[in-house]
Amino acid sequence: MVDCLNCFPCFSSQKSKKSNSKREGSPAEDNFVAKPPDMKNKRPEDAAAIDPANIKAKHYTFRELATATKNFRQECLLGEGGFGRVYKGVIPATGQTVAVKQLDRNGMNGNKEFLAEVYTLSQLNHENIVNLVGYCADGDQRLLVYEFVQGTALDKRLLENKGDQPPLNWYTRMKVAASAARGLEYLHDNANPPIIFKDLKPSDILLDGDNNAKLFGFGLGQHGNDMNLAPTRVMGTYGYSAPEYVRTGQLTMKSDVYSFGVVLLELITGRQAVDTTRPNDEQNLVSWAQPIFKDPKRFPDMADPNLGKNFPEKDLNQAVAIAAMCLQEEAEARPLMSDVVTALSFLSTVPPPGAVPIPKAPSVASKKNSKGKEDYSKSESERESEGESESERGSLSGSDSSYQSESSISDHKASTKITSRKHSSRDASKKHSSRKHSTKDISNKSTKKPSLVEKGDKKSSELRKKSTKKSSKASGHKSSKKTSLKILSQKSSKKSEDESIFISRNSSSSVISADEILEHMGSREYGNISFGLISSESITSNRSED
Ligand SMILES: Nc1ncnc2c1ncn2[C@@H]1O[C@H](COP(=O)(O)OP(=O)(O)OP(=O)(O)O)[C@@H](O)[C@H]1O
Repeated sequence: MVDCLNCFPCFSSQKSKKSNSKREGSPAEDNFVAKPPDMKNKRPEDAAAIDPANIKAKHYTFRELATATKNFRQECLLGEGGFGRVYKGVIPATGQTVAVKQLDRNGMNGNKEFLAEVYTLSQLNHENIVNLVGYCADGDQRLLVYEFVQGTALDKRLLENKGDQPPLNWYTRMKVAASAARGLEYLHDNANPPIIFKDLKPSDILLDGDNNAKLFGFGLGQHGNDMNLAPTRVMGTYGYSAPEYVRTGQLTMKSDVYSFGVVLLELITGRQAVDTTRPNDEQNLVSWAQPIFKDPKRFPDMADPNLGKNFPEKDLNQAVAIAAMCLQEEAEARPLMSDVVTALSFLSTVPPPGAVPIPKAPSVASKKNSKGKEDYSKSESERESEGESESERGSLSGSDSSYQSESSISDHKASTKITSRKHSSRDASKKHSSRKHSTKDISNKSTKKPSLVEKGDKKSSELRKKSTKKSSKASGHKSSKKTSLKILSQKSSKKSEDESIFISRNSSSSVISADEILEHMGSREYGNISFGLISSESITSNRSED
């Protein structure tokens, strides 16, 4: 287990100003003193040792930020969160537009802890998080300066859409999910020490003009600078917090995976995590969804009516399956964000314009696997007998033309379909390079060597390039040539490279299929849900092929 970033201990704000007032924190929870977080990845820099000269983010004077925000004028106010107000500003010297968060002064303890957190946050840089660009620690003023994101928060776009924009289409929703997952994965796998978002919800996800998600609001919220200090209060948001966090106050990366699962479910269903306007048994989204997870025939009923059935049913089944895995009661049984990213990257790939429409795939039948667990997937032979190919993944439950029109009313213009696929490939390559980073990080803790990963990555990226060019020709065509993409297993940090799991995939596909990822997740025995498609023999034979 990793520790979390005990951020901004100097601010004991209780996030009380949050407008939706959905905070958990019953008196019982308030009194709860959680177990101390694991100390394994103790913050490398002691707060006392932070030299402002080592902080990458720029130091601004209060005067500079006051000028930038027109003296924190109301017209510049972007919003108010639990830790203070956020203003839009323009840095006079550079003309850069920024978002300035003026932290509440309640409970401020001092400068060192603030600088330590700024130091950690300023090391981060990723396209799917809102990056910190500067800070101010003048007198008793503490301000954080972020890149400004022109766009809308996901809660507003998805759940409070006033009808002035068309509803988000299926692929855009998957793109939002995949990019948010990438941001979270970055915080988990690349930040040092790993950062637990703690309280992910749609209002923490900003969508830029291309509907790329950017996470913000992390790095704030726990008391106690010393990692030995326990969080004193559960501060999650009702409907999004993992059950173990509510019970014990213990935060892990798996609590983030749970919150992400709720967000994914919101994207699929268009329902809010908590909606008191619905009948009693539908007010809590996860409680409403849990029984449906066990009955895949009902998955299509979960889809947001605003989607108008314009989604590939198979993709919907897979997206629901991913959400179900993220939402498992047992934290250990939830997948890693890196696996979620891989699966969602596939689902967010818009099929090429020439893709042949394939008749609606039959619903996935529920069955029990060998362990007597629910198995939502079809066996390989079933799939083959149904003639499924990689290209079918992109087919919609309706006709191709319905996809076209759906796409054209949406923020995806027709011409962006191919670009989007390219983007996806590019994202996937980035993903792989970031995976390399992860591997490197992991290798510090284990005997893992990166060579085979790199080999696999090279192969995959060549294949992706070929497949992008050939995508329209390749649809429906199955190559017998197999390659392998190595997915770092959850246990890989403990195992040697030879024991890592390889998953076979068709060389004509540009990315590994979500089924395969689900299978991979299932192969790791993620809790009560199994999505087995590939036999253990096929995994073994592909290991030997490589
Ligand atoms: N970098 C940014 N670019 C553009 N808008 C931003 C940026 N950061 C924050 N905002 C806007 O400011 C509002 C307030 O942000 P803040 O982080 O304080 O709120 P929050 O996430 O709603 O609260 P909290 O996470 O503390 O409960 C957000 O709803 C968002 O619309």
